[in-house]
Amino acid sequence: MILFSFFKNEVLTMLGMDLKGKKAFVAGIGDDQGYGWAIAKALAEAGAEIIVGTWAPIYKIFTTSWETGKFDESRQLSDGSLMTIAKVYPMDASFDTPDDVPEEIRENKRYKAYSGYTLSEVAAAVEKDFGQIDILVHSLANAPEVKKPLLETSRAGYLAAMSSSAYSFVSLVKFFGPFMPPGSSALNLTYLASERAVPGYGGGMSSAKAALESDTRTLAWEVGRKWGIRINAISAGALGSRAARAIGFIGKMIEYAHQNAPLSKELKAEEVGKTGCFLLSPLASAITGVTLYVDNGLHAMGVAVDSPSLKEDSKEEALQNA
Ligand SMILES: NC(=O)c1ccc[n+]([C@@H]2O[C@H](COP(=O)([O-])OP(=O)(O)OC[C@H]3O[C@@H](n4cnc5c(N)ncnc54)[C@H](O)[C@@H]3O)[C@@H](O)[C@H]2O)c1
Repeated sequence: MILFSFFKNEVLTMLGMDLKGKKAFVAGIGDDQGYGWAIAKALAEAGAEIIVGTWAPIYKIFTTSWETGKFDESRQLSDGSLMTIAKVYPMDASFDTPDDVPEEIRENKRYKAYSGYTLSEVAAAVEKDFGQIDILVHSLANAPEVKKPLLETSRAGYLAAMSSSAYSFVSLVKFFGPFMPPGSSALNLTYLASERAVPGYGGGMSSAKAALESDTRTLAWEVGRKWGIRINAISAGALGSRAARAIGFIGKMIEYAHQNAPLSKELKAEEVGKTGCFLLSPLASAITGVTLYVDNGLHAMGVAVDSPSLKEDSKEEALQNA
C-alpha cells in the first residue's frame, strides 16, 4: 500500500497534479452522490485541503451523516485514508448580503439556527479562517419550477432559477476572487440543455445554464485580467444525484445516453471529478473560458440512434414496402 501510494504521488507530481498546500472551497455538497462530492474527492486525492459550503437547509443532515460515518465508504481515497473536510459552512447562494434575506427565510425553521450564510458573509468567514483559496468550485443549482415547461414557468420561478443557479457563480467569484492568488482557478457545472432543447429540463434551468456558460467566458476575461484567475465549466452528462432525481426524468436520460452516446457506458461522477481536478490544477494553466463536455460524447450526436424512425423496419418503410 505504501509503495503504491508512493508511485501514485510520484506520478501526480510529475504531471503537475500535486495540489498539496492548495485550499479548495467546494460549494454545493449535500451528500456523497453528486458532482461536488466527486470533484472534492479528486482534489483531495491530489492533496488539496477541502472546505465545503452546504445549503443551509440541509447543513444539519449533511454534517450529522458525516459525523456518524454514513459517508465513510465514499470517503476512501486510493491510499486507504479517508478524505477529510477542514470545515463545512452553511450557505445559501441565492443571497449576497444579510439585507437580501427575506424575513420568512430568516425565520424559517430550516434557517433559524444559522447566521452568516449569505455569500459575502461565507467568503469573509473563509478568508478569516483560511487566509486564501486557490480553488473554487460551484456545483449547485436550484429551480422551484423545474418540473414545469418553460412556457408555463412564472417570472418569479424563472428569476429564482437564474439567481441560485447562474448569478450565484458570478457572486461567488466576486466575493472569493479578492483572496484567490494569481494562478487560482474556478469551475462550475453546466448541462447540454443550455444549447439544445431537452424536454423536461424546465423552470428556466435551461436558460440559467446558458447564462452560466456565457458568464464563464465573460468572467474568464474579467478576472483573468483583474486577478489572474482561470474560469471554466464542465458540461456534464446525466447522473442520478439528489438534485437530478428531484427533476424526475433522470433515469430515462441516463438510459438515453447509454443508448445514444458514442461511449455506451455508465457515466461515473468520478470521471467528472477527475476532469474537474485537471481543469483546476496547474496542468490546465492555459485553459480558461472553456466549457468542456464530460458526457461520454453525447453532445456530439445529431440523431438519437435508438429512435424508432431510424429502425429498418420502421412503420413508414413497412407501409412503403407493402
Ligand atoms: N446530475 C446531473 O445529471 C447533472 C448534469 C449536468 C450538470 N449538473 C450540475 O451539477 C451541479 C451539481 O448537481 P448534482 O446533480 O451533482 O446534484 P447535488 O444534489 O449533488 O448538488 C446540488 C447541490 O446544490 C445545493 N443547492 C441548491 N440550492 C442551493 C442554494 N440556494 N445555495 C446553496 N446550495 C444550494 C443542494 O443542496 C445540493 O447539495 C449542478 O450545477 C447541476 O446542475 C448535474
